[in-house]
Amino acid sequence: MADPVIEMKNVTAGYGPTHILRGIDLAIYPGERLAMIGRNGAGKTTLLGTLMGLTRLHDGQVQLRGKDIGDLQPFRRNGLGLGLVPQTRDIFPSLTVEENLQSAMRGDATLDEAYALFPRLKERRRNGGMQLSGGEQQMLAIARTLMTQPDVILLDEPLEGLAPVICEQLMEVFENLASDSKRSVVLVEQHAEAALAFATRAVLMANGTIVHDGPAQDLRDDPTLLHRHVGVGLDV
Ligand SMILES: Nc1ncnc2c1ncn2[C@@H]1O[C@H](COP(=O)(O)OP(=O)(O)OP(=O)(O)O)[C@@H](O)[C@H]1O
Repeated sequence: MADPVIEMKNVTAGYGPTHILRGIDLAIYPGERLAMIGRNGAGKTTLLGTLMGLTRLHDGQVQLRGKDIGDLQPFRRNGLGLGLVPQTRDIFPSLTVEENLQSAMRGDATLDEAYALFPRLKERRRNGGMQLSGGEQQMLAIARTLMTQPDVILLDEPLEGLAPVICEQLMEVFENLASDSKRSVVLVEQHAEAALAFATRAVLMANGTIVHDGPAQDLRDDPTLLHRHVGVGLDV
């Protein structure tokens, strides 16, 4: 197996002095499709924030391609290939779609790539961020992160609050992103069914710890495993 692109080793992390994550060991491999599932407050967002440098690392190591990144600022981690699509979307409401994309561009990223993935954004390119629907805002948030050319993309509950038809479109986009065998896609979701349909591997979290890590197929075959580990069903 290839070396992991991301490794968390015995990580304790949280906000200020508070410890939220405890004893996290996690390796993510190039090209992997990982689902991260757990109840509200389980620590999923905190784990993504710890990878990005948005929370305080109290103990343990965070490595990217074998190098310690635990002391690096979020923008440096982003420059090294880690991209987060935050739950809050964080688009600029006063800028147009195109300006939002341009402000995130790195390297040889092009608007055409974003518009090929999201034709809807091309139609809306002169509209302000504030004028977009929830689904369009999520598309823009994803496209903005892609403009930074990440090879690990972290998606924090991207389907939350969106209509089923938009969720289906976004799942197709995630399939498309994951078809690049060098890119790893981490999908944090409350919609366990959608996440497991996408993923090859599933990490289940509860109370700031990883309580299960294994093939997504095992959870698809036996949904009681999900319930047993994190107290959620497939239809949450
Ligand atoms: N900025 C913060 N300051 C202090 N505590 C926080 C902060 N953000 C989250 N927490 C706490 O950290 C714990 C884990 O929250 P986190 O957001 O990581 O969970 P989650 O699994 O992503 O859940 P959700 O689905 O609700 O986003 C919760 O107890 C939450 O109250």
